[in-house]
Amino acid sequence: MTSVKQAVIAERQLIDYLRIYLEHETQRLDDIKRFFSRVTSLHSGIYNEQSATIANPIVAFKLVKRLKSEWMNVVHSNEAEENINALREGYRRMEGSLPKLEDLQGAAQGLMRLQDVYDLRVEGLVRGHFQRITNGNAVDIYKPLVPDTLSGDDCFLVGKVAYDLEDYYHSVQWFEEAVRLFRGTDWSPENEGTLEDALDHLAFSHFKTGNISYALSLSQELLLHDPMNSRVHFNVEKYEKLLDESPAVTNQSLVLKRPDSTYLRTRNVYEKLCQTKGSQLRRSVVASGVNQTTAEYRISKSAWLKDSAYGVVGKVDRRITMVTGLNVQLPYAEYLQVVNYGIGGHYEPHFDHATSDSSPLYRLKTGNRVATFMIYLSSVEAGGFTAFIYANFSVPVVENGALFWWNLHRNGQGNVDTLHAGCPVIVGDKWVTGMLKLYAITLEKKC
Ligand SMILES: O=C(O)CCC(=O)C(=O)O
Ligand SMILES: [Fe+2]
Repeated sequence: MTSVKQAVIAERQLIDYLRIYLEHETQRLDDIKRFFSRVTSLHSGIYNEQSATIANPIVAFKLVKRLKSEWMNVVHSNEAEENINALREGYRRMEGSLPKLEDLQGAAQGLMRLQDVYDLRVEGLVRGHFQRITNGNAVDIYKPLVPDTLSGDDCFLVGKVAYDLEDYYHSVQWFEEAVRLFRGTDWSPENEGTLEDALDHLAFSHFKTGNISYALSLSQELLLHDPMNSRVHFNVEKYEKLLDESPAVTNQSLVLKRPDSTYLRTRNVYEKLCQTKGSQLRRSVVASGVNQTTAEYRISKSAWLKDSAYGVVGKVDRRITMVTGLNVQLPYAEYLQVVNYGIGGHYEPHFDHATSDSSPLYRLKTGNRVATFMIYLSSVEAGGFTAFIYANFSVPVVENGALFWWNLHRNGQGNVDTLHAGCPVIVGDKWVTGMLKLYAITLEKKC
């Protein structure tokens, strides 16, 4: 969300550049229009009359001057180029603070994650509604005060992110909407895709999921728009041949399955728990061997807060000690971590403690994580619950609320009931701190 706020500021600056560009371009075109009207009126006026008029040396001089000099100045003017270059230069200066491709892909995947975890309908999302079908009725799980809708091109882009990941389950649904919306709208200069692109990608996604007859009819529709496209002609022939060989694959009602997830076993409970109510940071990393890497199962940004850096951190530490009776200073506990979740930001089911002897955690020689203390620094409008999968309950994100749990049994064994997750945030800015993981040496010391 911090990056989203920065993006809003960046876009305001771009709006200023575009305003200046439009003013200059309007001025330029107005000047050209004046020249155009002047010359046009001459031709419907004096040149239409007797040749005597042309014989007037002033008229003749002006005609020659226009053709030798004025037209050349208009046609070869650099002004359009100077205007667009100024706009591009402004954009280039901003580029460092604009979202990257990774952010765009992440935001699209965030939407798809919300779609999956909260079982939202793409048609609803397109209209700006966060709806789920329950017993045949569309139920709002969140109702924005000011709904924002998605265009055909927006859907095309989400579909394209899924498509590039070979996730045809999602690409089919999003391209379907893109095609429907593109059919009713004109092309705009800001668009990434066209109706033809969407038909092409949708057809191929259906082909990949085995729905050959639908892939064929979409490709045939595409040929009506782009009759010379030899690749599509080739595909049509291929699909027809496939259908001739085995007509059984004509089935239009194939049920698409969601792509496998690492946490399939616990996914249903996780999603059910997330759905219960429905109401200088860096991308968070997870331990992976020796290195810290980013991972799809943890989407947030985080930073470590050192006691020495901020007095308030010391106060929070002291309060946690007062509540839990545990020493939370280094080396007994790790630094406070502050985490911010963005669009669809989440942390899939996991244990805070190490579950294998080879865990990178043990390299720190501090022992396993005994307990976790977590404080919500903000409330969110919808989603973002902390869900305890096996213990079968979830906790809403309420500002200043805190959670404390023991990760290990008294004998040092991990407690499986602590399997937990941060559900995707539907709407809001989720800030959490704490994640204060107390190490086993805390207890050893106490003993
Ligand atoms: O954000 C949440 O609700 C859970 C975060 C968490 O489990 C963690 O950071 O270990
Ligand atoms: Fe956790």
